[in-house]
Amino acid sequence: MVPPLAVDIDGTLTDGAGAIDPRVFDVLQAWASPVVVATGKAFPYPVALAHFLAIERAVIAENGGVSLVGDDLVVHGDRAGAQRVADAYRDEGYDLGWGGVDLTNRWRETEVAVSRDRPLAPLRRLAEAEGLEVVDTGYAYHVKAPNISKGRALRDVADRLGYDVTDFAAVGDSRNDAHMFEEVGTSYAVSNADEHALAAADNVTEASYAGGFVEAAEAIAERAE
Ligand SMILES: O=C(O)COP(=O)(O)O
Ligand SMILES: [Mg+2]
Repeated sequence: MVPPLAVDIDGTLTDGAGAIDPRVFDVLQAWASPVVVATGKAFPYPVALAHFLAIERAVIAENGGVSLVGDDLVVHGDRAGAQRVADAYRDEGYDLGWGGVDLTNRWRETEVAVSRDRPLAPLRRLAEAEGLEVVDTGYAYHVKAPNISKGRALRDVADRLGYDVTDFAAVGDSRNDAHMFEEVGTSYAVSNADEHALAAADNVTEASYAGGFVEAAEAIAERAE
């Protein structure tokens, strides 16, 4: 039996332009054990992905801030501190960089994300003053509590699914996946991964982006035979 799988979205199921690569659909739908979609994106994104793949709902959103297994929703924190940081950042004359309709933060419950083309130094200073950290995923700067991570949430989700976290295999591409890689039994960084994910992963694929995910999934399935 294949192990349960935790998979990142951006940079792992997508191509270099950010589109979901259709090759991943068959792999995720055919996976014979639970699949946990674990992302830095706000909660509706992985829920929608699971919905339109018609796979069981097991998701981690907001870098571990929110998780859902079936009908069991857990919010592992709140947004108040990150919102104060965002407000202070705006007061200093910066905007979050998402344009007029901020869909990046609209449904975000436990953190605030800032566009990577915005100044990082004042954001870090304001976050530190709130006891928060700024995590650069390569897709956004996330202002979040340091004790929240995809790894910690996966421990919780694994338990709710009736597994130990070490039963899982995980595939990802960036520093927000590194804690998850440390928790699971087997981890794969896709070849486009950042230095943090590469250093934390047990294995690195030859292919990049979704091609790397497909390669990792095949390797995980082969090892389970
Ligand atoms: O939201 C981000 O910044 C990155 O999202 P990801 O965790 O799915 O790669
Ligand atoms: Mg990613």
